[in-house]
Amino acid sequence: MSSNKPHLELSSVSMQFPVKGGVFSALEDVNLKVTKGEFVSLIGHSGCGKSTVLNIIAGLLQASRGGCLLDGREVTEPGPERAVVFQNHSLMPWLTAFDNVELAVRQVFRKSMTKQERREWIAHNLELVHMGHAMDKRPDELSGGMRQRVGIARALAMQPKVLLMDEPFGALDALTRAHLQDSLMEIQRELNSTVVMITHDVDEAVLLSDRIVMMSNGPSATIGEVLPVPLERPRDRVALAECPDYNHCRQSVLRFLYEKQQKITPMPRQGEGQEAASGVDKRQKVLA
Ligand SMILES: Nc1ncnc2c1ncn2[C@@H]1O[C@H](COP(=O)(O)OP(=O)(O)OP(=O)(O)O)[C@@H](O)[C@H]1O
Repeated sequence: MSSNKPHLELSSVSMQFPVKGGVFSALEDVNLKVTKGEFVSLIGHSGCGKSTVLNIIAGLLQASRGGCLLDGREVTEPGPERAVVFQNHSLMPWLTAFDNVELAVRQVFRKSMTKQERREWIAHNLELVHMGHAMDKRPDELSGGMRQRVGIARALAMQPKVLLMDEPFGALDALTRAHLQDSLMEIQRELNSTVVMITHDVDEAVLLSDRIVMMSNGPSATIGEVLPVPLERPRDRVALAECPDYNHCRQSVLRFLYEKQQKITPMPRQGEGQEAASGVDKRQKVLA
């Protein structure tokens, strides 16, 4: 369970990207505090800036204004204390599952663990995601869900302070996705991990999160609303389907996304093609 101590903090974060003929304001004044052990989801329409927020926390992008603090220290570059799991597994295709995890483990624990300790630690993390039986297989010998499990094992094996997940289950079929969501809830409960996860899936957000951070549409996107999810853990997806609190949370997110923040797409000028539609065009239409 989470404590009240601030752990990860985004303060007054703005992000501007240089584009042809000027700058594009992707984020404006994003403020967020995440406590240790908390599971936070970021949700919002495509292009609103979720990955930009995650990349700033990961240290892959530097905010134009404001910044990110982890345990009071400013994040200025990527580091193993902030492991990222992407939508596509990003495993080395020529290495086995074991060796893929080993690569990350060696980077972090080369000095503090013996070779034998590292072997046991790698096996333990692969067991956590139920991949102990396939440690010696290469990515092309694994299913999509199994590859994603290895990616999660690799991230967990680095013992990160924060686990950052960018639509980790987005490319998986519904059943595999459900199995992995259950595994993630189990692991998070066991390790008390702090997780920031991007998702487009409202049910996934409600099932997994302690809080759901809903982002407004860009340009100059920011946090629109933050919804606490007051559901007891462990959570059971079947039982939750009939739970009034679960359905209330679902409806709040759906209302935000489809009533308060309808998806807007730029409207091309008369006589111009698709390329005229830029994210900074003021004339926009709301999709019905
Ligand atoms: N390097 C860049 N240069 C210019 N514009 C960028 C750059 N990176 C992102 N953007 C713009 O910033 C906005 C936010 O992008 P971002 O990828 O963070 O959105 P997102 O919410 O993660 O989208 P999706 O859900 O589709 O993955 C978009 O309008 C995007 O076009």
